[in-house]
Parts: sequence; C-alpha cells; structure tokens
Amino acid sequence: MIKICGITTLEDALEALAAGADILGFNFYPHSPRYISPTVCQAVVRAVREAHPWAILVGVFVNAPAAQVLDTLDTCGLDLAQLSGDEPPEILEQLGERAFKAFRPRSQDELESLLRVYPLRREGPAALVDAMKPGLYGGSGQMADWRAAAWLAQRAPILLAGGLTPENVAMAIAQVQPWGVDVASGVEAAPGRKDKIRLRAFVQQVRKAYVALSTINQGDEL
Ligand SMILES: O=C(O)c1ccccc1N[C@@H]1O[C@H](COP(=O)(O)O)[C@@H](O)[C@H]1O
Repeated sequence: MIKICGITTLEDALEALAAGADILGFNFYPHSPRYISPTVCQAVVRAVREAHPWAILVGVFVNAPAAQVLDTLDTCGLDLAQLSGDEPPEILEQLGERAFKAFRPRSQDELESLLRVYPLRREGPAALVDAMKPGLYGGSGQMADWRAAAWLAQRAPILLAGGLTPENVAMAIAQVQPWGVDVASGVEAAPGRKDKIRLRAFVQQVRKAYVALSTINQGDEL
C-alpha cells in the first residue's frame, strides 16, 4: 500500500492516484507547510471520490480533540484519522477503528512500551512508524528507526514513514517489510507541492520492491 501524504491541491491528489497511490493524506496541523483547510479538503475529496472511489483518504491531526477529529472527518468525507501528535491513548479508544496512531520511537524498547498502552487498529493501517525529530511531529525528511519498525511490521499491518524517497524506499521495504509506505517531503517539488516525476519514481520503486519481497518470501516457503 502506498500513502502519499501532505496533499494540498486537487491536481496533486489526482496525480498521486494516477501514479498508483492507494491512500492520500491531508494535513490539518496548522504549522505544517502541507496544511490544508477543511473547506479546501472537502472540495478535493468530493472530486477525488468521483474519479477514484476506492482510494483511502486520511486526515492527519496533531493534538486535536476527538470531537474535532470526528467532525473534520465527517465534514471532509475522510475515512481515517492519523494522530501524529502527543495524543493520549484514551483518544484512540474514543475514535476506535476510525483512527491510527503515528509512533515516533527512538528504539524498539520505546515502541514496545508505547504498545503496552496504545491500541492498534485491527486492520491495516494498524499504526504508522515515523522518525523522531525533536520539535517536529512529522514531515521531517528524517528516517525512522527501521529496526523498531521491522519488529512491529511482523506483528501488525503498519505504514512505514520518515524520510522515504524514490532512492531509498526499496531498501526500506526489503528491511522492514511493512504493510505499506508513507511519504510526504520525499516526493515534493517544494513544501506542499508534489513532483510528478518523483511521485511516479516512488511508486515504481515500491512496486518493484514488493515483487522482489514476495519472490523471496515464496522461496522461503518451499
Ligand atoms: O508533513 C508534515 O508536515 C507533518 C506535520 C505534522 C505531523 C505529520 C506530518 N507528516 C507526516 O510525517 C510523515 C513523514 O514525512 P516525510 O516523508 O519524512 O516528509 C508523512 O508521511 C506524514 O504522515
């Protein structure tokens, strides 16, 4: 599964889906260079749904109250919420299957501790593993702890995020074996605007990497 995050225009949404994205992310964190207002998002979602009814559409939130998350999901017509802030576990319990947590662990130990208190969604995406960069909640262009992510990927259908690019995503998939990958800055022409060539290169690399992975895994089963 491929999630292209930080979509701010209809043009970029359609370009990402035409390139082969399965999931789009819309960022409601006001300090993000990828911020989109609920009003603009609603219009983008309406047009996207007509052309690509199967796409999974996700809202990215940072420390928003549960009521505001639900209201924004419903107003914009989004499927799921990604909680990328310092939200307490209770908010995930309140939102149930409509939300998943973005973890930014510094180590596997830290991730294991977080999972003792935070629930995972039952289906993919169960959670997202992103990079820890002090002062930023995401979109840092830094790589996540792949060892921790690989540990969780063996137990749940996760999205791997953090500094992924067309150049490194194949290596990330080979090492972490995630359910899906998520990219924001690595496919941009400028903050908040996607680059068509990098989008297509990213998708091509992801597809090749999953084909290689399934060949290896089938060989292991023989
Ligand atoms: O993209 C942002 O600006 C952002 C801001 C606040 C919370 C989350 C954000 N984005 C998420 O971070 C990952 C990783 O980004 P990148 O690929 O390293 O640039 C991104 O996919 C979003 O889910």
